[in-house]
Amino acid sequence: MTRGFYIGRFQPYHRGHHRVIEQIAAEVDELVVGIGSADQSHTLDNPFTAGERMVMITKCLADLDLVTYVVPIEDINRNSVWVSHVQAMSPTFDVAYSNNPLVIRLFEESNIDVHQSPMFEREQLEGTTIRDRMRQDEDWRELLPDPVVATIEEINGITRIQHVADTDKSGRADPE
Ligand SMILES: Nc1ncnc2c1ncn2[C@@H]1O[C@H](COP(=O)(O)OP(=O)(O)OP(=O)(O)O)[C@@H](O)[C@H]1O
Ligand SMILES: NC(=O)c1ccc[n+]([C@@H]2O[C@H](COP(=O)(O)O)[C@@H](O)[C@H]2O)c1
Repeated sequence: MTRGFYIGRFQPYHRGHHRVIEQIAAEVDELVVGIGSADQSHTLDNPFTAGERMVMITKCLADLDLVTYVVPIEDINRNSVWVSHVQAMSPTFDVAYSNNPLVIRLFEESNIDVHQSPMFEREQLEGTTIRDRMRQDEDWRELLPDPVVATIEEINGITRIQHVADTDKSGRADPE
């Protein structure tokens, strides 16, 4: 039995992430999806809460033939002990999946095998680009799996992003 661990911020979970997980599903029996920066929300870079991201991801994974666990992982202020922190929060795993250079380094220094994945349609399947489109009222739905679109609509996510964008810029809440 092989269990993998895929970490990301998933702000939001998009079609690129889903293609990565579909590929991972061919390599492992079980997968832990770590929701990184779980303590962050309501900012331009991290608009969605850990709970909202759990809903998005859990609904997208429901149709896959794969046992999955979605685990929120808060940031901590010491990179040197981050892998231990992850291990304390997650079911044990045999291989980690990430393209993030710091994450790869930290896992490899702890002797954990890391696999990288190809980037799919990166010119548009990128969280930063998708959040920019949401902020500017441009098309974003086609870049996300349907359950993610539904979750964002349920929580009025676009209004939130546009509001925090104003707040982030001015450094204070919009007085209106
Ligand atoms: N289009 C994609 N194809 C394959 N892997 C991706 C794609 N987008 C992101 N990833 C990978 O998924 C993991 C989690 O990514 P993350 O949640 O940071 O998304 P992101 O699209 O890079 O968002 P942001 O722009 O907010 O950093 C990272 O290892 C990242 O390299
Ligand atoms: N010291 C820490 O808390 C630490 C170190 C490395 C990665 N992380 C987190 O792991 C996640 C990595 O995901 P991304 O590849 O999406 O950036 C992020 O949420 C990042 O904050 C945290």
